[in-house]
Amino acid sequence: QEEKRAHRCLTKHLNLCLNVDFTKRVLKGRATLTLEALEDRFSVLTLDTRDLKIISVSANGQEASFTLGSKHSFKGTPLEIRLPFDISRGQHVIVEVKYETSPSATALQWLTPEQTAGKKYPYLFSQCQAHHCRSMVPCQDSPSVKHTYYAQVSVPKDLVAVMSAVRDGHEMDPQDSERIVYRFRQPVPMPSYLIAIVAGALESREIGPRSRVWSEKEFVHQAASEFSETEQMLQTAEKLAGPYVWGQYDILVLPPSFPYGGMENPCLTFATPTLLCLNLYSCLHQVIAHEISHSWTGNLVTNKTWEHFWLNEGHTVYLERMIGRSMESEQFRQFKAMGGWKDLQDSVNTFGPNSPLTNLVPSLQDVDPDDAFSSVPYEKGFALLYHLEELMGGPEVFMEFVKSYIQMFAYSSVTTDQWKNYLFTYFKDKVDILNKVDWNAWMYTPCVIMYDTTLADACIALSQKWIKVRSDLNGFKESDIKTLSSHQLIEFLSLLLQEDPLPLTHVKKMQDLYNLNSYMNSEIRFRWLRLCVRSKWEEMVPVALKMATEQGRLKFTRPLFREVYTFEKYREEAVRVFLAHRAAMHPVTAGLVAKALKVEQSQSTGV
Ligand SMILES: CC/C=C\C/C=C\C[C@@H](O)/C=C/C=C/C=C\[C@@H](O)CCCC(=O)O
Ligand SMILES: [Zn+2]
Repeated sequence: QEEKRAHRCLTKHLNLCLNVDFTKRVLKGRATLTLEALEDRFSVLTLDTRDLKIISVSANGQEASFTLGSKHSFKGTPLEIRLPFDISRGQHVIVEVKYETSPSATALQWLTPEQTAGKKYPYLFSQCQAHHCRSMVPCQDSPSVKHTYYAQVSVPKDLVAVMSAVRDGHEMDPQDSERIVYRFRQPVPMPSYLIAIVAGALESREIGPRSRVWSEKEFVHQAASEFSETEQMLQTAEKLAGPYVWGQYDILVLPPSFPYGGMENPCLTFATPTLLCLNLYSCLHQVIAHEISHSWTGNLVTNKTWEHFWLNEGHTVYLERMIGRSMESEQFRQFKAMGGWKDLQDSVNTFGPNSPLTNLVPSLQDVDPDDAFSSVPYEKGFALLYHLEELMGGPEVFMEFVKSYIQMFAYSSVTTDQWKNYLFTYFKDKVDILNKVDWNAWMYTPCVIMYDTTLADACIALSQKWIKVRSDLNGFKESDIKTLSSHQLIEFLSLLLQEDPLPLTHVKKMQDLYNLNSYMNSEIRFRWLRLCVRSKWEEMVPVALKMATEQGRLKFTRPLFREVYTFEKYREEAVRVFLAHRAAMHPVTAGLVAKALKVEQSQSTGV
């Protein structure tokens, strides 16, 4: 794997100059990298690329020869560049690559005007984690390499470009008066997977002294009210983890096909529109607390390779829940931890309990990180940190360690061993206790943890009542769920999903009493629809497939498709609907759903 290859040079800075061509669906321009040699007589360097058309390469202004190696299924094609001179260790070279992306670049989704809310202008967005930046920029596409970046992006004049950087003005494109060039500056060194770009008919609104929300104009108002607590969350996070170093913290609400709940792009969190609850049952703010937390864990202290992804995600979930603890209560934190434990069990069940992908530090030799992605690094990572918190003296004591770890490794990339060594150094007076931790079990087997169940008790009681009842459903009332918060309703449905399917009569009765069909909160709706399909409620199959296709968040779309696929009678329907929508789906989502439904890459729609 490229991360394991000893680097012979390191990128220090990247300057991007890109033209967004919506007609050809390509980015065209140049990437200029400032590289530092780590060895003497340095003259050959390798950059990661995927489906890029390389037009020319120069080094310090002189033409350089280059060759493209053979293509790997997900790692892409190495670009070997031969400098026309040697440099010594510590010296720098400026390498400029002129290139064009492919219309099928895996980092990019190009949307037609019809796929946007405004229906008038096209839209482009990127998602680079883990290995996709190389399909957008020739680079050292490894989380172990950190560099600053500047960019200039030319877009048609009706559109706006934003990036994971500080905005640095815009002006008419000197090459074309129908276009505008937007400039960006990212002065904090960061890994390539955090480079992000969006171009669309965007508007924004201020929501705090260092924050704006961005989206198509149809959602700006709603997004501004939904994310109005952002500054309070940032301040809470700073009290816990130290100063926020990225300057601006904006949130961009993307179109529905964005595959993730959120992505921690520096200065500009990307968020799914499924977080907008139409203010009916608002509750999904922990995604923003999560992305804010990444400003410290992930973006400032980064996993050295994707095998150590739990360092990014486990610490981020820990910090996210500490923000929840400060802003809500300790019970709320415990309750969220219980929900997370259930997500972990789901992932373990999906992979199989003995799958190496359930390890906290899995081997990713020849494994596509997109296939390995699950709740394991998030929730097993959190559970380990929570376990250590209990052993080391509680949340305040352990949070001080996390803060110190962040300070120690800020601006660098770390491995699990470095984290563990620092843990033992920090708690030097408690090494005896740390030595009793079954590190091997934590790293290589699922473990059991008990959290405070105060807020879960009502959910457990109601779900047990539904699970145990035979035929007399008269004991259930409309008011059963009246006192449950939306968080608790989610927990109630999650508990039912862990059991054998309920009889169809039960699920229909639940609808009669609780009217769960009317809930627009995406987390509730998703679980409810799975429950209905699992109980073979045929009328709910199209409703589930509608949710699977009208938004594209992987967390919802893939399990909904899987659920319908498991319902034998509707298996073909699941495949048919997928094939009909595949072309409009995000490339990563389409690829992963195809695998889940056992659809060949070449299989056509047949419609
Ligand atoms: C062990 C796995 C190693 C590396 C995986 C890294 C990246 C995988 C790739 O598929 C990208 C994931 C991006 C995730 C972004 C945000 C998540 O926090 C979203 C979680 C699900 C959701 O809320 O929708
Ligand atoms: Zn995360």
